[in-house]
Amino acid sequence: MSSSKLSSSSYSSVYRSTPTSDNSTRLSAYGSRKYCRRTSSRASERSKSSFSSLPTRRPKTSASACVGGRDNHSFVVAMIEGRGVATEVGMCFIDLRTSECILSQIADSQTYVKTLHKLNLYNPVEIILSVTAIEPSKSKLCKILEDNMPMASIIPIGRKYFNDAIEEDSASLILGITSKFYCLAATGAILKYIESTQNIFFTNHSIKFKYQGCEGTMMIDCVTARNLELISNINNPRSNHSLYGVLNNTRTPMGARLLRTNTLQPLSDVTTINMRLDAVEELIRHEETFFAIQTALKPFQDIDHLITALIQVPKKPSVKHAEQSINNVIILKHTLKLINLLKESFTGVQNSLLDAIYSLLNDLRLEALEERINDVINEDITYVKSPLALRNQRCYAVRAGFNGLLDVARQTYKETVDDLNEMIDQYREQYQIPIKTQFSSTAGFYLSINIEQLEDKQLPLIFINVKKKRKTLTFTTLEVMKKNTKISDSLTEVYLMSDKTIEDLISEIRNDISVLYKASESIAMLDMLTSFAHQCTVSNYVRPEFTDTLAIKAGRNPMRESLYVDTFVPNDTYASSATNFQLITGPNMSGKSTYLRQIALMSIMSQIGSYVPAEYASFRIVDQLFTRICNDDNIESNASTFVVEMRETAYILQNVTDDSLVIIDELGRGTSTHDGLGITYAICEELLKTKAFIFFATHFHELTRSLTVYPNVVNLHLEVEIEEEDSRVAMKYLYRVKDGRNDEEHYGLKFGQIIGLPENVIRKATELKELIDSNKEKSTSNKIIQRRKTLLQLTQHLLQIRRSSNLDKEELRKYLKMVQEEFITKMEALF
Ligand SMILES: Nc1ncnc2c1ncn2[C@@H]1O[C@H](COP(=O)(O)OP(=O)(O)OP(=O)(O)O)[C@@H](O)[C@H]1O
Repeated sequence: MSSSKLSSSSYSSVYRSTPTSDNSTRLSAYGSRKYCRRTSSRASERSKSSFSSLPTRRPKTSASACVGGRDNHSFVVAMIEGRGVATEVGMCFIDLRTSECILSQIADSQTYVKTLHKLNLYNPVEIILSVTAIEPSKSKLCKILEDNMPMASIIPIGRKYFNDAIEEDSASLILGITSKFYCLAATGAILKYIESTQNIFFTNHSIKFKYQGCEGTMMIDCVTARNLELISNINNPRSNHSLYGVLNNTRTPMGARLLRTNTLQPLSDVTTINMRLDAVEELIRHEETFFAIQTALKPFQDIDHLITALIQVPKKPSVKHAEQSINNVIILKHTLKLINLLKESFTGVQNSLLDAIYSLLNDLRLEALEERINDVINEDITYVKSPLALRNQRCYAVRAGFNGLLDVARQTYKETVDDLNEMIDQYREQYQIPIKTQFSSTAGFYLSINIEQLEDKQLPLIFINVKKKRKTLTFTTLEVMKKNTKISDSLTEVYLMSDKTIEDLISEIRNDISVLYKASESIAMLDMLTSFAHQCTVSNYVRPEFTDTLAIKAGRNPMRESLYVDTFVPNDTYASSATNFQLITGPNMSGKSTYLRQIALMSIMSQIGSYVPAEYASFRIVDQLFTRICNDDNIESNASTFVVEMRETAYILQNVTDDSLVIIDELGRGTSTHDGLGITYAICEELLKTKAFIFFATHFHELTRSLTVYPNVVNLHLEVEIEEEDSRVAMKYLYRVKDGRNDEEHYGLKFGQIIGLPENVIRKATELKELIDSNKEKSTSNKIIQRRKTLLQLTQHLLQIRRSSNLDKEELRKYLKMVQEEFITKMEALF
């Protein structure tokens, strides 16, 4: 963003520079703070040069029409979607009257339901899209926008304006969304668009930015997703030891994608969550149906991928595209057959969500689609994995009779393949070696032999391009190569002649593409629910409830449990609005982090619709999940531990709500102990103003005493047993969460002894600790003496006042006030 900096705290001031009805029409409600009027011609020069590629097409309702409040709709939005099959849409809405920017990034389904819902909330007059979403062919998103947002004008602008260049000192609010590339890219584009077309200039630190997740979902910022290892493992990105990895028992790519999206964006609507849980329960109860569905799901190809391929129209026809189109139709035919088999597996289940899935799969339009495909494609054609078999399927896909020349080309193909096989038989006979025929989609036919079968004989010279692959020799002959070329030529003819018929069929399929989207979404949902049911049966999970309290009996950390099945120690958790702040202490390695993460992970699981690892679990719906967990290896941010800590905490304090869940695993470590303690205490007090459930692990034992003045603070600790014999110390970790604070506060020294720090170091450390303790005591007793003195002084003052009868009422009042203020200041300094 060239002239705009993202700022969470400052407000906008947006001014027109070119004369309009009012030269200085202020667009912002917050503009009085600071503003900038661009009077020079630089503004228009810059916008001209940077937007030379903007379209000249005028919108139906220009943004300028609503500027100044002449129209109720004052929103303009820029949108961009991610590449690939997974649908990730980034949006930035700007309210032209207040200059408030609302950023949103949504992981959506193929029908863009959530994106449309968001758009309907703001009802923008203009939708800015990248020109690549419109030309050469309209993207799925563009078509859906045209159909569903008829009142909005779609404005294409160059793809290059969608970039996420954010200046370095971006505020803490941005911390949570730095990896949300698409919404930041949309922000960059919309600001440049408005600057250029409206000739409006946004000053630095002047726009109010707000990030809004998707309605009806729990907001999880990217730092939290990373800290909790929701999708990938921090230490080993290749390992699938993450929450997603643990829960993923899906059988289809669509199911896996849906699970991934849900893990990052769980639901917050209890009715929908309960519907999912009912379905999972039904699947667990009907084991046979569950296994039948799981088996029926396995052979599905990626339907979303298929749909994307089906709706793409090539710029120019080509053999490659013709070949791919036949493939797509074969896969679609196969998919429709699999959907029928899947429907048959729905026996005996009675559940509203499963019924809804069934009826989407039972759509008559799917049957009609199948019939239409069968009119064109041979009945026995099906999808096969082997490249040679699939090539044959493609060749014979279109029924005979559509094109007379097609049958001739197929005959040529068949004869050439037969000739080639005959020729290879002759090689075997002539050279008396057991040659095998091989095929690869790139090289075509070639030959091979196991080296041992050559029996020390030399390979005859007719065989060329000899390569050795372990114990096998691969080779070919000139004749084989010639035949390959001939086969390839006849196949090209077959593909081109099939193309017209296939393209006609595909354009008919496109008319009913929505039914395929829905089928794909239902299969994804069914797959995810079956995956939850599977996980539940193999891991002994329980169905969660949703109430006002967080109550977990014998909860386990789903990720740790998967590694330490037998040894994991379960723990209870209880939090309500009367005990919403829980301080957790315990020595290093006692299990604090594991316990904190367990609470967050189980909350996420419950809101996806999964069962949870516990004996009983009740959750309060979480609208936002925040974590502050130490990751000393935060190299990316290039910031010190303390800076990262403070930035993350500021983000939490700015965004926490009464329904949030906050997990803080140590704070105030990156600075001096006193500063750290002070800051941590102040942060705790700030958090205590909310009703959010807060779980706070700390090594500052002072907090366990000072914060107990708040009735809603609960102290918990992780139990350990210390055995001391002679000079040997042993610590036994029990991993049990107990009420209250722990009596032993100097675990650090004990820990040092256990892990073998030299004896003299331990001795010195103990001496120093005792010295600091005694100094502390001294300064405490000094303060007590001082406080007494101040009290005595106050008594003397008051006695003096009583004795002096010459003061009038007003003078007495003033004097008393002065004494009072002085007393308060002195006493405050002594606490
Ligand atoms: N409930 C449990 N049951 C069994 N093992 C556990 C349990 N909780 C933790 N552990 C084990 O203890 C190890 C340390 O746990 P964790 O990192 O949570 O401790 P910690 O108190 O946060 O440590 P530190 O204060 O040093 O960060 C884990 O790697 C795990 O193997």
